[in-house]
Amino acid sequence: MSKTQLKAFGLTSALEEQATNSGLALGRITGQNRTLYDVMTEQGSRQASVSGCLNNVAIDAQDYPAVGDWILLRTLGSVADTAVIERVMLRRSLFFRKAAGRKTTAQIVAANVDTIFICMALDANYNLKRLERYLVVAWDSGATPVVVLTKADLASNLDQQIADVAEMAAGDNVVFCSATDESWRKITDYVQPGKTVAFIGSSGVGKTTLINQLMGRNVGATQAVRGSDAHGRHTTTGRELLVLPEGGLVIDTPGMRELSLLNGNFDATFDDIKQLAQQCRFNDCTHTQEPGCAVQAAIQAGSLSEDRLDNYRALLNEATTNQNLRGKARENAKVERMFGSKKQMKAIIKARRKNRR
Ligand SMILES: Nc1nc2c(ncn2[C@@H]2O[C@H](COP(=O)(O)OP(=O)(O)OP(=O)(O)O)[C@@H](O)[C@H]2O)c(=O)[nH]1
Ligand SMILES: [Zn+2]
Repeated sequence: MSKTQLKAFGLTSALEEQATNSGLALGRITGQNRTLYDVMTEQGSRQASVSGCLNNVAIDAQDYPAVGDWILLRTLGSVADTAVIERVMLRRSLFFRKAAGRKTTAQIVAANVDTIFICMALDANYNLKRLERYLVVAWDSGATPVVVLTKADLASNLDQQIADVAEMAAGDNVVFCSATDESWRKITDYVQPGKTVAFIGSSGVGKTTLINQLMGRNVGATQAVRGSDAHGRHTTTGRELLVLPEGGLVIDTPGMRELSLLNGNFDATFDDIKQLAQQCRFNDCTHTQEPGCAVQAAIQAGSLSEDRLDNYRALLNEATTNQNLRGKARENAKVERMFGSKKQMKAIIKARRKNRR
């Protein structure tokens, strides 16, 4: 492994520049197993854990390295030793969601991705509302989404489904394919040396199958889907960054049961509603019953579906609510780190004021 070989992992001169004079080695995270990371460096692949310094400044999951991240690490004596990750480099893109359950923290799905393949199967998995949800997050990540409709061989109404997706994801790239014939090769149009693609989507939609096709061999186990509801069984457990034989990098992500929003790019995903809203009579129009509402007029005229507006509202509401909760949680975590607790912080501030007098 050398600097040139690290370029195959997407190393740019900008990253190299940031690393010079740090006295640390550059690397890219290729895998993660709890607190232990697989990192590709100039010296080859090594295992690394997070340093105490990074631990001290990290507030939640988003501040820790994730698969796809470029990091600076302190390498110890031999390659067999566990290296120490000192810093996470600025991310070019970040796909994250709200952690499952009641937590309001972020969970990183993949970092520094150029193209996100949003995979949706054309069997019972097919759901336009869910696709809108994925698009909102993907457009906010900084990567470019491509909608990949999988299992075309199982589609009940292929032409209609493709037309509906094309209408919903107007302007976005949409491909449909099947792993049972050569149509999967369409996705290779988006694969380039030094660039990273990530596969995301529900469990069982065929992400690993497509990656195996790209790799030309089996890299991950795939498992048959339960018949009745087309739900997969979560066969991909870890995240992995792989180098494709023809160049280019790919990140497999475990199938998601749900993609809860913390963030979203609504303008990019709902450009039609944004355009309409600009024509409403009132700037603060809520598009419910105001006179001169262009959004409601479009619904009356049949050029905008009520379902789409409803989903837009629901997603926006979810993102705003979770973002507020998360902001508060981060703020509390910061206070606890600095002062021990909110109570102690107040006591310290009070004491300082007293001293000043
Ligand atoms: N009919 C048909 N079956 C497919 C196609 N692609 C994948 N499958 C099957 O669907 C099942 C699930 O495929 P996987 O590739 O494991 O799905 P995944 O998205 O990686 O699933 P997770 O790892 O759980 O996220 C397997 O039995 C595959 O053989 C396709 O194009 N057509
Ligand atoms: Zn309006």
